[in-house]
Amino acid sequence: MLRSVALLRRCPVVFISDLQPRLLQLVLPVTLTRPTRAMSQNALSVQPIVISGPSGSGKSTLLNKLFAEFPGCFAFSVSHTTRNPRPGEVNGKDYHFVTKEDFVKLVEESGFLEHAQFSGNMYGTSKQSVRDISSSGQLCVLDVEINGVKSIKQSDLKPKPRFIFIKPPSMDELRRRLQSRGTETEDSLKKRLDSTQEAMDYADSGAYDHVIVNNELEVAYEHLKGILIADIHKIQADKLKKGQ
Ligand SMILES: Nc1ncnc2c1ncn2[C@@H]1O[C@H](COP(=O)(O)OP(=O)(O)OP(=O)(O)O)[C@@H](O)[C@H]1O
Repeated sequence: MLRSVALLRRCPVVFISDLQPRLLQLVLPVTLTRPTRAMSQNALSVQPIVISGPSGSGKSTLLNKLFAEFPGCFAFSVSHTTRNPRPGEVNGKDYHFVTKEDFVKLVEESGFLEHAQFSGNMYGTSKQSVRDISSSGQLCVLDVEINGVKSIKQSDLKPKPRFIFIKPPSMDELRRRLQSRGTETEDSLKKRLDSTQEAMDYADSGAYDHVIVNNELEVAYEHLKGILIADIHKIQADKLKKGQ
């Protein structure tokens, strides 16, 4: 019986149409109304969002506005790293601090959505850390650069994330914003601008579900909010139900 129920879930049309009416009565309530394992584990099934865009395009600015307007609805996943904790950093909150051996083991087990090496240390986003946020009833936000986007696209993450690209209005404006942010040296500014064209070309190839041009901040923000508003309402309703 259990086997046939499982088969029915995979190809209901073929099997249901072949069933006798009496058998249908017995089977349908089980197959169509009982939640699947995935549904019961995470009744609130919202898609994680992957935000990407050139450095200085305004990702943090837009996300900060979103987090401020909808507190408790969004969360970044906690990354893994092999670097040592800095004073004040908390394991499991700022990062999952792991040994190189443990990191490599997780890579071999395909546990990462994306991972990369920076100045001798490894960093990665595990699939589990994204699931942890989804099952806590929040929408997981992944702010990643182009290679991260490509890796996540190849992964089997469920539910499939939505990919959003934040596009600067022009290269000149991007340079101006990065300069006025006051965080860059001439050298780091050049590096950031150099990598911009590749990111823009990738976006132009249709890699993203949504492209938001961040010219007027309020307009760009409304665009982002419009994309996410149905999920925000779902999350808020779920919180209300749980009395949070
Ligand atoms: N629409 C906008 N109009 C004018 N300035 C903006 C706008 N959006 C963002 N900025 C400014 O541009 C600068 C870069 O924005 P922000 O730091 O959010 O970019 P980012 O994409 O998060 O960059 P990075 O990837 O380097 O962290 C900031 O100083 C921010 O205040």
